[in-house]
Amino acid sequence: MQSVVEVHNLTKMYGKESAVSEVSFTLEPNKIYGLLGRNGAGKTTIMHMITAQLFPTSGEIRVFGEAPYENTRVLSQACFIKESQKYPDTFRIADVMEVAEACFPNWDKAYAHALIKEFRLPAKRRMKKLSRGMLSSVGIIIGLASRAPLTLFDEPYLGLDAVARSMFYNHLLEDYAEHPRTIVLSTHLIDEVSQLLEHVIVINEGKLMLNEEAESLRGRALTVVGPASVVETFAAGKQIIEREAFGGLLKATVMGGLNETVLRQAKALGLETTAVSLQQLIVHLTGGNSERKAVSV
Ligand SMILES: Nc1ncnc2c1ncn2[C@@H]1O[C@H](COP(=O)(O)OP(=O)(O)OP(=O)(O)O)[C@@H](O)[C@H]1O
Repeated sequence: MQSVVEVHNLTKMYGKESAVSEVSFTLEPNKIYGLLGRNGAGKTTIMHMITAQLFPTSGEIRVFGEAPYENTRVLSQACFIKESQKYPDTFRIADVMEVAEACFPNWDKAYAHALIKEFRLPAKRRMKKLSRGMLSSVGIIIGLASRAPLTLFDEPYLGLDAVARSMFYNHLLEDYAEHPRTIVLSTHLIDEVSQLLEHVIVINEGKLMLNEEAESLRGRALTVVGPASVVETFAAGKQIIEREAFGGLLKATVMGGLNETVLRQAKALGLETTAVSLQQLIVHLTGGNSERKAVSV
């Protein structure tokens, strides 16, 4: 099946500073991706380039097999929801929905109306009078109802309360099950979305750091706690990405090859083990101290 997005050696320079540096990855059809990384890592810049809102300095981008620039065939299939979306001053929610309907061939009007009700949005209120959370809800509704084969959400829920965020996740999963498409979620709330993600791409300081199935990442690291000498025995030859000593005890998070054998080894040594969440893992990997930097991913 043809890839939805292919980027190859994608680079964006701002003067002498590189925001994105030689990044290559592929997005497949009908998958939910997490595009993750710390502030300023380059995620938004990458999404702007994929959706033809920014030219790369060098490198190649193919979206549905074609260059996206001034390509309405491609761009009508892509919906990019960003946190800082601007709307004309006179627009009401209903006007925004009308424009979205005209832009996206798969637009589901009935679904958009149902979501407006569920998110309790005042359809006739002007956009400039909406609260921060309401503006985010409008973006989320457009992203969902567009049913675009490539939908990108860039930190879409500024100001949204936990109830509304949970509504968003539930709708995303339900609607994705009925209408599979490629979804990219860029967020710092990794724990909240980790169960939604099928594949994870981590960008760190403009470079691709990790490009892996979420399932395989979930088994990538383990935290063990026990007497320091026993933990050292267990961790020998393994990559330690974090260690914390307290009293005679040591807590160590180790990477790589976690399987039944490793778990049995920890158990036989009497060590307490806990799984490392996707968020913890990514915090470790992008955290920046010398031990973490040594980790190869
Ligand atoms: N127009 C611009 N001019 C100069 N530098 C820019 C411009 N836009 C972005 N940058 C820089 O490019 C880098 C990447 O920014 P980008 O917005 O892509 O990061 P991000 O990963 O989306 O961050 P966040 O999670 O904070 O949204 C940052 O160092 C940022 O300061």
